Amino acid sequence: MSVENEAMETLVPMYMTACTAWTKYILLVLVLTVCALFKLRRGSKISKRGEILVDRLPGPTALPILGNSLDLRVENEGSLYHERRKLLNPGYGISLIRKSIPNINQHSAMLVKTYLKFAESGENVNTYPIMTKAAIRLVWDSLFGKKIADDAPDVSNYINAMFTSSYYHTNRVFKPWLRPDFIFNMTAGSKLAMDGIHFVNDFAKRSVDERRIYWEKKKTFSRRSVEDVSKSSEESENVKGDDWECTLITFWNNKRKDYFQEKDVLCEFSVFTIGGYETTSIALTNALYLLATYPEHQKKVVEELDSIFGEGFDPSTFQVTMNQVKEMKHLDLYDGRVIPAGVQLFVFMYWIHRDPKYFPDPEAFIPERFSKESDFYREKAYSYIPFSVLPRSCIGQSYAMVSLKIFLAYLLKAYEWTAVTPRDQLKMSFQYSSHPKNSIFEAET
Ligand code: HEM
Repeated sequence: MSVENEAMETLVPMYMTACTAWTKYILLVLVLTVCALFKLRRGSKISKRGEILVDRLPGPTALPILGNSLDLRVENEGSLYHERRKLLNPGYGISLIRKSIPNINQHSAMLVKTYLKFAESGENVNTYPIMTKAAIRLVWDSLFGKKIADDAPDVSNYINAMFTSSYYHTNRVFKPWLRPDFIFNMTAGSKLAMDGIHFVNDFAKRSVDERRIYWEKKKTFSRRSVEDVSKSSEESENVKGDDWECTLITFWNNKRKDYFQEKDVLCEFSVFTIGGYETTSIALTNALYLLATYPEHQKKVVEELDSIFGEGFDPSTFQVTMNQVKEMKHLDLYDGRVIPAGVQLFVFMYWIHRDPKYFPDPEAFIPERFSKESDFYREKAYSYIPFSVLPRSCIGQSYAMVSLKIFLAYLLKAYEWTAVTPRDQLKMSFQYSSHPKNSIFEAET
């Protein structure tokens, strides 16, 4: 006899003695429905092995039937999302990276130039705002062919709009009384957040229209199918110029209008922009901050860079190739985790990455624990998931790693970095991502 049936047999007689015939009937139906739903929920989506794996995963207790749905209200976008992701995936592998290398080099060189005035004057510098601008310009340029000057108002307006809306939305998580929409909508923060979202949406519309007009003039995108683009990306490393605006070509491809309608194109423009720049600039700032705080590690990385590129740094000739990126072992990260199908999880990365069970002395900067030779890498690698895992994980993961390594190679070859803010005074702002607030540095030539 199954556990559910046993439960039913003991429950039903207990309640029946006190009830009228009519309520007995309702109760019986209710109990049977609950049991059937409980069995259905456990049985239909997840295998027995899956259930065991789920139970081992850390996280809030799931209620029978409701699971964690009261904690999270996640909309199921269904197969449309998967179909779109399938179409986009081929454009975000090694082909995009190879074609983006000159772009990433160019943006890294511009970043080095931005820091020169601080290095020459000895003035301290708060790096995060600078990294944010560099990262957003790289994403627009590489993924959408949109070149935009560092001091163009759109750059800082976009970053401010995102910062403001992310700030006020995340604020609701910490202030439960703001969670009901009718209360939040009455606050000044709600208006500022909406203004930010409108700016981001208007910007997507302007940018996509601008590229559409450009492509319509060239008349090339309409002749190429998604399959052609993916094939040519895999076969050739030499697809030059705007031909490799994979994301937008995929969006606009005539055969795929069913998957990418106007609103979807605009939405993906924003998802790629936000997913690409915030994360990259935060990772870049934090990596540089840790290297600047621990000079012995900075020295190790610079020694490795010297062994790859030779000593010294000449900005007019310095260029990083894909093979050289692979040689930069000290600047590598690792990720990965297996979760059974059919499960909805809220992954709180900040705490997972600070769990002493997996990261002894979690606040200590020990980059060696991520090396392939370490015990951590062999035994506990699934506790480190900065790019998330499974189909909904970061599509730009490889691209991000390459761009981070090239940015850092330039910055570390060009300057010696010293952190001015001590670690115990470092502040973070928890928003969609956790932003560094006061990572102040000194850069020396
Ligand atoms: C260090 C840099 C980066 C980190 C740590 C990072 C991390 C992540 C994570 C954790 C997710 C999953 C979010 C979720 O659970 O829904 C994600 C999704 C995503 N990322 Fe990244 N990301 C980085 C860089 C990039 C870059 C450079 C791009 C653009 C090429 C990008 C594009 C995206 C997109 C489009 C998604 C949504 C994927 C989907 O829902 O199918 N990311 N990223």
